Amino acid sequence: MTVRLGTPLSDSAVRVMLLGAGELGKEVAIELQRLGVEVIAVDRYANAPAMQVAHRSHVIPMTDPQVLNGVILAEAPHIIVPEIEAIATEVLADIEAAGLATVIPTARATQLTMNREGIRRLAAEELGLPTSPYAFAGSAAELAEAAHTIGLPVFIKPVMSSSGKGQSMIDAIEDAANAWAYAQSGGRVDTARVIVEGRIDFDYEITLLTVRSIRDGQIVTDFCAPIGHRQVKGDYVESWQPQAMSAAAQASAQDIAGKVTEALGGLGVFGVELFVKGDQVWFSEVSPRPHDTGLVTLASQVMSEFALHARAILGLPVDVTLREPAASAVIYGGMDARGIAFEGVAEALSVPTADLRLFGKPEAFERRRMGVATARGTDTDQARERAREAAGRVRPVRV
Ligand SMILES: Nc1ncnc2c1ncn2[C@@H]1O[C@H](COP(=O)(O)OP(=O)(O)OP(=O)(O)O)[C@@H](O)[C@H]1O
Ligand SMILES: NCC(=O)N[C@@H]1O[C@H](COP(=O)([O-])[O-])[C@@H](O)[C@H]1O
Ligand SMILES: [Mg+2]
Repeated sequence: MTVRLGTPLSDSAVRVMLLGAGELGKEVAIELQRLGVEVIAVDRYANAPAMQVAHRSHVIPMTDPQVLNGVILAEAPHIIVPEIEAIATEVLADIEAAGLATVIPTARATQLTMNREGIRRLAAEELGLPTSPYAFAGSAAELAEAAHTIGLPVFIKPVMSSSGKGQSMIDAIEDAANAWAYAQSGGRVDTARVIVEGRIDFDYEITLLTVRSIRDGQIVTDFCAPIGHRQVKGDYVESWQPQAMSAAAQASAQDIAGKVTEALGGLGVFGVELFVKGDQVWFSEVSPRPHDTGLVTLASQVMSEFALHARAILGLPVDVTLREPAASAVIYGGMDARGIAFEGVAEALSVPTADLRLFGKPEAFERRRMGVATARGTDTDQARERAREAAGRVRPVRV
């Protein structure tokens, strides 16, 4: 199949609809725009980051099947790119089955990964990949029982959530009720169900960006260099690339990522999250799309994960070459306020090799990611120091 790109806003346009228009979608939108793709951004709130660079946008509750279906039919995109988990994915399955659009990577993959139960059962029970011990619970009592069976400490996460929302770790059974209540308040969708996971005592954790693209008419899988990252309260605060790994651990990581992405199918970037201890590797979860920790690739790779995603979903070849060690550090809102300003930007950008992305989210929250600093270095230690320094110099302020 030959790929043909067109002219936006004309009959020849290739139209891509982003379902979710956050910071990751914004970078994908920019890459698509560079290739003359017509971009339609959709999210639950107005002026979301990707909406600010898209040709058009729609503000809808994306978990409402009828509303979502209506927007897709009205816009008739060629390609639909889910950017967030909280979507009425059954609609995507119908659209795909009717041959109305290509869903990235596939409708089934978005269904399996939007719910921790779907992807965990696929990985552990069907593919036989190593994971933490786990159970699912639908009440505080079931949670306590699961924690008892698995053995403390355990992580509790809403089955539909991301960026650590509603996630907690308990090391006493008495805390089960609190963990249950916290999970109910923090999920992106009310499902009243949680996964309970035994803790993996890892040395470090990585995201293995895995790209499925078409080269010479064949679907091929490429692995980016591993990305190391540090998480606080289930949310990433810094990442770096490459993460040093033993040859055996790297081979095992690629084996796991290859299997899980093959099972999900389709085209595009996947962020495969893995825990590593010595030569041992556990599968944690996978995003069927660019990953937040992969923001580092804006500085480290020849093609960022966003450029890789844009190219791969259009059926174009990709290049996953690492250019230089680099790191990213998150800038949080640090307050609850609308229309905040940022000071210290010049100081931040005077850190050698530093760069910034300020996402333009209309409303800040204390722990909402509002921007990121990246930096390169002779090694990841230097890059991390620079990225942290640059991020720390940016001061969100109320106006
Ligand atoms: N079973 C576990 N053992 C040890 N650490 C864990 C476990 N589960 C989660 N964590 C820690 O919490 C972090 C966040 O967990 P997880 O990735 O499941 O949450 P998330 O809400 O999906 O986050 P994101 O959407 O940002 O990927 C992990 O990266 C890891 O640091
Ligand atoms: N770990 C998943 C992740 O980082 N997703 C990114 O965060 C946005 C939501 O941010 P918000 O919660 O601040 O609106 C999503 O739209 C996506 O870009
Ligand atoms: Mg994760």
